[in-house]
Amino acid sequence: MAASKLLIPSLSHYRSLTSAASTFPARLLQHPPDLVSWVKNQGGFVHKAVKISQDATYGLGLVATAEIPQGSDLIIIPEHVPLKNFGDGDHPVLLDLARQVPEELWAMRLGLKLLFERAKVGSFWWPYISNLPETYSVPIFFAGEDIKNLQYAPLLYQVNKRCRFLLEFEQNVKHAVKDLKPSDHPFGGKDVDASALGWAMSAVSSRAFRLYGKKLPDEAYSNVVMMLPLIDMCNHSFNPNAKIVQEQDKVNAKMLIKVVAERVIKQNDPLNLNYGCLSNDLLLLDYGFVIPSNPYDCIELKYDGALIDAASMAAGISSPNFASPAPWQQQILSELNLDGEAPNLKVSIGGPDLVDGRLLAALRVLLSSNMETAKMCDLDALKSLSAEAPLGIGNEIASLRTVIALCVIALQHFPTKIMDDESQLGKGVSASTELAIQFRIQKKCLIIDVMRELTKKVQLLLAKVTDASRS
Ligand SMILES: C[S@@+](CC[C@H](N)C(=O)[O-])C[C@H]1O[C@@H](n2cnc3c(N)ncnc32)[C@H](O)[C@@H]1O
Repeated sequence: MAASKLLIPSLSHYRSLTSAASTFPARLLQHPPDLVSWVKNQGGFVHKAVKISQDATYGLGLVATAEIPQGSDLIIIPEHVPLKNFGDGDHPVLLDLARQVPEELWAMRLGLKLLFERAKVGSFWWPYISNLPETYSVPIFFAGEDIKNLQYAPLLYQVNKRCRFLLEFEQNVKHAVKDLKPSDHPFGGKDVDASALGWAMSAVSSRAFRLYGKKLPDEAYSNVVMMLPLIDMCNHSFNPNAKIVQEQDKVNAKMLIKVVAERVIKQNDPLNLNYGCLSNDLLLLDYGFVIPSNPYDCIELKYDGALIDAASMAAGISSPNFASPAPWQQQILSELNLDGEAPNLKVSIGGPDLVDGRLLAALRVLLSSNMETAKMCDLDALKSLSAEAPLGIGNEIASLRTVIALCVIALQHFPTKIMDDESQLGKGVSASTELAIQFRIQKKCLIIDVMRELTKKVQLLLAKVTDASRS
C-alpha cells in the first residue's frame, strides 16, 4: 500500500567514508589491483576471454571478449578465496556483536567481518576489498525526501527498520570497542559509524551468495553466505548465461566454486548470473536497482474484511460479508491462515500467480452462498487462478471484479499518477530520486497489468455466460 506520513530516519547526512574517486562507480581505491591477476595468483582460473568491463547502467561487469562455448568453465576460485563469516576463534568482540544482529539482517554479520578486514593492515582480502564500490544506491542512503518518493509503505517500513537498526547498532559497536587497547581494537582504532556499517551491510547484501558449506551429520550441507571475489563482478539477469557450481577438487578434496557458461556466450556479451527470483522491493533494498516489468514483483496488501467489503461493493456486489463471515466461511479462512489465533494477513497481488492464492480462495469462499460446494472443494483448487471457476462462473466473476477493485484502491493510495512521475523524470532528477520514481512507476504498472489480465478473464467468463444463455 502507498505510504502514509512517517518520520523516516536515513543515513544520507553521514559523510562518506573515503574521498571520492574520479571513475564511475568509484571504488575504495582509485587504482585498485587487478582482480583477475589476483584470483589467478591464488590458484584460481579465469577464462582467457573473460574481462572486467565498465557499463554506464550496471557499473563494472564481466564481458566475453570472444565467443565462449556452452559448458565452459569461466571462473574457478579455490576454497580460501571467498570471504566468509567469523569462525569460533575470531575476534571475541566482533563475535559478540555479530550475535546481536537479527537473522533477517544477516548481511550485517558478514559486514562486520568485511569492516574488520578493510581496517586490517595487510589483509589477505585487501586486493578484493579495494575493488569494492565506495558507495551504494540502496535506499538506506537516500535522502528522506527520496525515501518518501518511493510511495510504498511496505518498502518504507523496511528502509526505516534498517536505518533504525544501523543507528542503534552504531551505539552498540561504539560501546563494545570504547575501552579496548589499540592493539585489540577490531577496526584498527578507526571510528565505525552507522554509515560505515551501512556500507558494509550493503556491500554484502549486494554481492554475497548463499552456497553449500560443511557436510552435516545427516549428509545434508549447511548454508553459508560468502563474498566471491571476481565472481561478484557478474551482473544480474532473470535470463542468465552463466551459473555458479560447487565442486570438490579431485586433487585435494577441497571445495571449488565455479562459474560455468549455461549457453554459448557471444563475443561482447556480458556474463550474467541470476541473483534469484526477487521482487523489486528486495532488489532495491539489497542491491540498489529495480527491473522494469519484473515478473516476480508484487504489491503487498493486508487482508482486511472491511477493505474487501468496500472493494466488493465498488465492484457492484450488493451485500458482501467479508467483515462478518458465516462460521463455515470462517472455518475455511482459518484453514487459509487468514483467521484464527495467529493469522498471516499479508497477501499479495502480482508475481507469477497474479493473485495470492490465499486471497483468491478467501474471495471465492466469502462470495459464495453455496456452503456444500465450497466445503467440498479442494483448497488447492480454491487457491488456483487457473482452476476453472471452482465455485461457479458468477462467483468467479464477482471474485475477480473484487480483486480489480482492490487494485483500483491500491492505485489510489499512491499520491501521484504515472504521468506525473514520468514528467518529473523528464525534468532531470538525481540518481536516487530517479530510482525511487522508477520503483513506484513499476509498482503502478504492475497493478495496471494485473487489472488488465483479470479484466480479460472476466470478459471471457461473461462471454461464456452469454453463450450458455443463447444455447
Ligand atoms: C554483485 S554486484 C555486480 C558488480 C557491480 N556492477 C560492480 O560494479 O561492482 C551487484 C551490483 O551490480 C549492479 N547491478 C547488477 N545487475 C544489475 C542490473 N540488472 N541492473 C542494474 N544494476 C545491476 C547493482 O549495483 C548491484 O548492486
